[in-house]
Amino acid sequence: MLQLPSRNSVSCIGLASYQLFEQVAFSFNGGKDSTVLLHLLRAGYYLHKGKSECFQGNLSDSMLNCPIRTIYFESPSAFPEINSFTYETATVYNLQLETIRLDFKSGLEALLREKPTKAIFLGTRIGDPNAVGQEQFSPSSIGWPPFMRVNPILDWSYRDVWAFILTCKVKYCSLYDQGYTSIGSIYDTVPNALLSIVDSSSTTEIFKPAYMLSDGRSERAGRMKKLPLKCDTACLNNGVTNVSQSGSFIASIIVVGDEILFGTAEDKLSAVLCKKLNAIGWQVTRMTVVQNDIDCVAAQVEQQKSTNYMVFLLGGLGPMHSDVSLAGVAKAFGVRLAPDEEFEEYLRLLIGKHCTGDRNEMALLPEGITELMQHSKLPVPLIKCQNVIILAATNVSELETQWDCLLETPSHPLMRLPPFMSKHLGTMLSDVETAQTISKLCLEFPDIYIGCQRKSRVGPLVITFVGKDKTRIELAAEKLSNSFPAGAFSGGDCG
Ligand SMILES: Cc1cc2nc3c(=O)[nH]c(=O)nc-3n(C[C@H](O)[C@H](O)[C@H](O)COP(=O)(O)O)c2cc1C
Ligand SMILES: Nc1ncnc2c1ncn2[C@@H]1O[C@H](COP(=O)(O)OP(=O)(O)OP(=O)(O)O)[C@@H](O)[C@H]1O
Ligand SMILES: [Mg+2]
Repeated sequence: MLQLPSRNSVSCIGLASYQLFEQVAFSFNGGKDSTVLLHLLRAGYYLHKGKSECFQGNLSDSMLNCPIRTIYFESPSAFPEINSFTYETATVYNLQLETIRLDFKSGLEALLREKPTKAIFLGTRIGDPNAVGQEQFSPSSIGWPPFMRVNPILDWSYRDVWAFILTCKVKYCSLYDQGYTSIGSIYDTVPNALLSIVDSSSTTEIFKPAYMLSDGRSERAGRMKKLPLKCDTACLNNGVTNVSQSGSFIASIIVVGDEILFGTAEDKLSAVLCKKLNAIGWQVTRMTVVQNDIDCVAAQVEQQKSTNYMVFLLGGLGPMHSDVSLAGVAKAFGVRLAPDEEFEEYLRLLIGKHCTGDRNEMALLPEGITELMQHSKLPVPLIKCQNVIILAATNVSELETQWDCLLETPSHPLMRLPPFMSKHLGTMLSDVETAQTISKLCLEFPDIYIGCQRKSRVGPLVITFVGKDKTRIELAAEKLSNSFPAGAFSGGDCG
């Protein structure tokens, strides 16, 4: 008898569906995972409703039917085989199919406007990129219409899926017999090369069926990666998105921490990081503090990674990197978190038998985009995911060590440029007296940042000059001093 991977799959279905049958929907796309889910839903429906109908004599019908609301997002780039399998299956099992021809988010918004929908069943499994951070019951993400995502087969493996399909002898989409192991669109999916049969006599390439794939970790090998980053080395010099007008590389800092947002902890690290970046000539364009939440991190990383040359992520890492930051980065890049053997080895050496949790779980890193940057002074390597660097520092001294190591690693991802320098002048003149002259100075020195700041209402006004050319900074400061009576300004050297 077939062993279901988890009793949870069944209870998950029971819990979510049959009390609220009208307000739940099943998201079906003809893929293997949603095919498994369809038959679990049918079984659940039969157990809860069918039995009473059986007594009325219509056993065969009740066993076939599953009149659950079913949503299918049909796209022009779907494989014709997927489309036809979806429609045929809906007819065979009497599914109440609602075809939506919009993107997922807009489609769901329209759906929820039209019909109250509290929960949607999905065939998401833990290795899927979009499963990052999800549980069997996961509310939809922030920014999405509100419903509960129900993932009964979240913990099923690739092997479990095929064992179920083959043992129960249920029909599946024909593409899986042609070597496809996971199906996206016609533009980004090909048969899995690991199933290719070498046959010199044949001119066309032949593939074994999907269930022959021995290592489920390669399930998505036929799926091409999402579009590459806008911000990679190819656009290093385009000067539009990731290099500032003054020719500096631009970076942004994302701090993850509920404590900072509640005001119970202070963020000291990003100020230090700004100074470090300025000292190697980089300009920081934005510092953002986000909640300790995978979707919040993902949204911010997604936004920042394409408009900055480098993004630094601070905080949000639990003991040994197992927290939301890495999951957020994985989600932002549309990849899954996968065990990393090299990282696992570092953790093993570091914590050895003191580890109480699952070390493998701690060694989950964003798949295919992660570079480990090792340095002899670091107990575990720094993690870089394309142009996102995750700094695991918890205090200033750790940050300083990590920064020094980062600059010394062989792949040195941070190019050193002429540093930024600054000069400060103090005056007891009022803002009104100085404003016009400073505005004119800003126009005359577009390469120098000139800003004013007061520590208190009655204290001196401090004018700051920041730039990369010492002579220009001194000239701007001198011009300001010379515009007022001698002795009106006092200040230190440029440094
Ligand atoms: C019914 C349904 C609900 C979804 N809810 C969310 C959501 O709450 N948050 C989210 O980021 N994506 C959501 N998505 C999008 C999926 O995470 C994912 O992008 C989609 O299934 C495409 O996966 P693929 O890129 O592997 O083909 C939803 C998709 C569907 C069909
Ligand atoms: N176009 C779609 N319409 C309706 N539901 C969808 C659609 N795309 C994805 N889903 C939902 O998301 C789940 C996960 O998608 P995913 O592509 O990982 O699995 P699958 O399509 O069932 O199988 P495979 O991994 O072989 O492609 C699906 O099982 C389904 O519930
Ligand atoms: Mg699919």
